[in-house]
Amino acid sequence: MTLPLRSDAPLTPAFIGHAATLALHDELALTPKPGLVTLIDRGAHSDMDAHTFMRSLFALRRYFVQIAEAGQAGAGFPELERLGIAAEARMLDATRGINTHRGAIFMLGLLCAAAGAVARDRAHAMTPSVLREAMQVRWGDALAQRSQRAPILPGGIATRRLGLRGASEEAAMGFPVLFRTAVPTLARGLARGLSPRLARLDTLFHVMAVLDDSNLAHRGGLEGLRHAQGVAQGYIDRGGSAAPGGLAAAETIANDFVVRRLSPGGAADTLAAACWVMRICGAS
Ligand SMILES: CC(C)(COP(=O)(O)OP(=O)(O)OC[C@H]1O[C@@H](n2cnc3c(N)ncnc32)[C@H](O[C@H]2O[C@H](COP(=O)(O)OP(=O)(O)OP(=O)(O)O)[C@@H](O)[C@H]2O)[C@@H]1O)[C@@H](O)C(=O)NCCC(=O)NCCS
Ligand SMILES: Nc1ncnc2[nH]cnc12
Repeated sequence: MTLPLRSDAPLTPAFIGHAATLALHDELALTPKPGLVTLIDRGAHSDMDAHTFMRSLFALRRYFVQIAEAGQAGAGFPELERLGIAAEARMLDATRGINTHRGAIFMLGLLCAAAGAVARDRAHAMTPSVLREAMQVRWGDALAQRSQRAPILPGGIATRRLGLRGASEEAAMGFPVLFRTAVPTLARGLARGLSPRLARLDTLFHVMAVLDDSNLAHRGGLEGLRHAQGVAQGYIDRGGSAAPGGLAAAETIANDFVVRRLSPGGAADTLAAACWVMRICGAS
């Protein structure tokens, strides 16, 4: 898929990194969202709200620029990982120990590094497929090796136990859900004239329907994950956000997720990453 290159976009590490912060804000500001924190509610979370996310975003804003700079400078995987681990520590410091953006630090961090590398080469326009290839060519082997390590966090442990594909495996495969589902859905929605809000909501549901989200697996087991995937597919089958009553149906689903304590944190990160791709490769 080819998206138009922004003619006015200065593809510097600063631009790439700031686009990541803005994309995370795009995701946070979207409402209604099933089980996830928004600017006006906590979803299924008792320990965090929009303030927690804003503090985390503030703490991470330099990281996304730094990792784009590292990609531009030709850094190897250990350097990216070092930056990611330091950013995680800053996030936990800013949120007093609450995990707001661990997945985004990993996923958007890698993508910013890939964008930095593409911008340096200047051989290609910045498109989703060029970005994906840049990531796989440079760090694919390291990501594949990394995905073999034993997980130590609850989400990763749950996905491994259930034989699912967690964040590490998605990365090792070049983020197929991001590039084959999220970006095309968001681009199509905007191209057919949906508002950014409705296009993002549809994208979130499309991602939820197919992603092995480790947060859902950790909190709700396989049953919770399959419930969320089925509900998301049903929403899409009924016409999504632009169907009559589409927003009201999304609110009903949001309430159901709160009752069940389900939160699709991995799908939220994938939506943010798709918003970032649109900001980098096309109109936001
Ligand atoms: C590689 C790591 C990211 C850890 O890997 P692990 O194997 O443990 O991976 P996962 O648990 O599968 O995923 C980690 C986070 O990624 C998001 N995510 C979940 N599923 C997927 C998926 N299928 N594909 C992509 N991304 C996915 C998710 O993050 C989001 O949810 C978090 C909020 O969750 P919350 O509900 O609060 O849950 P908990 O904190 O577990 O608490 P409870 O309240 O439920 O008890 C939030 O972080 C979102 O971002 C997964 O959590 C990694 O940790 C690592 O190695 N990091 C350092 C290296 C690095 O960052 N490098 C960067 C450049 S290389
Ligand atoms: N808005 C959100 N609420 C809860 N967890 C998340 N992980 C990423 N974005 C999130």
